[in-house]
Amino acid sequence: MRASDVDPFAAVLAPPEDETAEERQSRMQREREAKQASDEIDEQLSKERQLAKRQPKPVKILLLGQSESGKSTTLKNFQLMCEPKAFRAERASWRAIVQLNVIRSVRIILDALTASSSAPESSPRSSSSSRDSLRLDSDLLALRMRLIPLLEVHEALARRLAAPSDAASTSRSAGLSTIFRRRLGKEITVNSNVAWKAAFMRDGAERDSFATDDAVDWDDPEDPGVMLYERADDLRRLWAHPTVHAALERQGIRLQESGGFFLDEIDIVTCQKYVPTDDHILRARLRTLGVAEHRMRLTDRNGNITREFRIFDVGGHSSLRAKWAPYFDDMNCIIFLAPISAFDQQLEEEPEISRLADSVALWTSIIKNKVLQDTNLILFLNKIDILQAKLSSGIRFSDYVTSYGRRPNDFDSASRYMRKQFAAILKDSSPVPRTFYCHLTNVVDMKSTQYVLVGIKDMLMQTHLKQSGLII
Ligand SMILES: Nc1nc2c(ncn2[C@@H]2O[C@H](COP(=O)(O)OP(=O)(O)OP(=O)(O)O)[C@@H](O)[C@H]2O)c(=O)[nH]1
Ligand SMILES: [Mg+2]
Repeated sequence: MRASDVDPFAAVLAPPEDETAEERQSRMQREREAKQASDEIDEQLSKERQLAKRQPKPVKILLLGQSESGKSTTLKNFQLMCEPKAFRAERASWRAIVQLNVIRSVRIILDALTASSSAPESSPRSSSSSRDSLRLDSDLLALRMRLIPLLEVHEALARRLAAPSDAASTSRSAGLSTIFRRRLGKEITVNSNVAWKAAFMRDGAERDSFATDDAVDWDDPEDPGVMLYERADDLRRLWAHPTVHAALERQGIRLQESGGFFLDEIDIVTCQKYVPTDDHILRARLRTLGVAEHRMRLTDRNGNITREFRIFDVGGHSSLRAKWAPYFDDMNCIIFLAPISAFDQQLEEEPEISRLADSVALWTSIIKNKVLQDTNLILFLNKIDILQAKLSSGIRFSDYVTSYGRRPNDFDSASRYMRKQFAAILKDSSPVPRTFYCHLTNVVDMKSTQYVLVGIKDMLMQTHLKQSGLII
C-alpha cells in the first residue's frame, strides 16, 4: 500500500504522476517564491515584535471616585488638552446630551410639582409654614400640559442612545463593545463613549471635521431641537415661576448644583442652531457604566518627548465599584476625585450614607490597598465652586461635619480642614510613606483644570522617564 493511499493530504497535494520536467521546474519555482514570501512576512512580524518591545510602555492613569465626582469631566479636560480637534468634532453628540439634560431637569421639576401639590411636606429641614400642599395656578397647570410631551422625547432620545442605528455603529465604531442602557437612579447610562456618539452624528460627517454644523443632522425628524425651540418660552416661564422653586425646596432638590443643569441658559440651548460650546460639553452629564479606556499621545513641556497615555474612566455608582480592582495592576497614577461640595448630601443609591463619608471611606480603602502602594495618588478635592456657593448661602458645614467645631463657615477654612483630614488619612493608612498630592479643583473650569493637568502630565512623564532609565 502506498503512503498516499492512507494520507488524505498526500493524495491531494502530490504532484501529478504524469508531470513533465518543464512542469516540475515551474512548480518548484512557484514553491520557492511562496516560501520566500512567507519568510519575509515572518521576518517583518518578528521585527515589529522587537520594536514593540523597545517602545516605552504607556503611562496609565485611573480616574476613581464616587458617582458625580467629576471623573468623566476630568477625562474630557484631558481630551481637550491633547486632541481638541477630535473633541470638538463630537459637539453634535454632546448637543443631544445637553438636550437630554434639559428635559431631565423639566422632569424633575414636574415630579416635584406633583409631589408638592398632592402630599404634605415630609423633609425635616423645611420650614413649618410650607407644610400645606402647594397650589398650582392655572398658568402653571397649562405650562405642565404643554411640557409633558418633552418627556416622550426624552424616552426617544434614550432609546437612540441605547441602540444607535446598525449602520452608524458598524461604520464608525466597529469592534467596540455593545452599548447598554440602564436606569441607575433614573439616569441614562452608556458604557461606550464612541458608539453612542455615532448615533447623533450625521451619516457621512467627518469625525475630524471642525465644522459642527456639518455633523448635526438638522433635518432629522427625531431631533428634539425643534420641540425645545418651540417651547423655549414655556421653559423660561417654568423656571421663573416661584411655585417651582418652592416645590423644589420642599423636596430638598438643588437643581442648580446638580450635573447637567442648563435652565439658566435656556435661551442659548433652545436656539434653532444650537451647538454646545466647550464649556457646555464639560457641564453635560452622562453617567458612566463599566470602564472605558481612552488612548492619547501627550508631549512634554519642551515638545521633545511624546508618550502614549491611557486613561481609564470608571463608573462610580456603588454597584459598579467591583469593576475597578482588575485595573489596579500596573497603574502609574490614580486621580481620586472627592466632590467636597457634597458634604450635606446622601448617596443616591444608598440614602443612609453621606456622600462625604463615602468619599472618605473610598479614599481610605484605595490608600490601604497594597497592590496600589507604588502608584502615584493625586487627590482632587472637586466642585469647589459649588462648595463656595453653598457656604456663602448660609449652609453650615459644622451641621454635617461635627468635628469641624466652631471654625468659620467660609470656603478657605472648610477646604483647608478637608485637605488636612484627607492628608492625615494618607499618612496614617498608607502601607508605605507617600507624598500627598492634592488640588482644589473645579473641573468644569477649563482653564484652571488644564493648568493642573499639565503639571500632572509633566510629573508623570518625568517619573516614567526615570523608571525607564532614560534620565537620571
Ligand atoms: N459646578 C461643577 N460641576 C462639576 C464639577 N465637576 C463635575 N461637575 C459636573 O458634575 C456632573 C457629574 O460629573 P461626571 O464627570 O459625569 O461624574 P463622574 O464621576 O464621571 O460620575 P459617574 O460616571 O456616575 O461615575 C457633570 O455634569 C459635570 O459637568 C465641578 O467641579 N463643578
Ligand atoms: Mg463618568
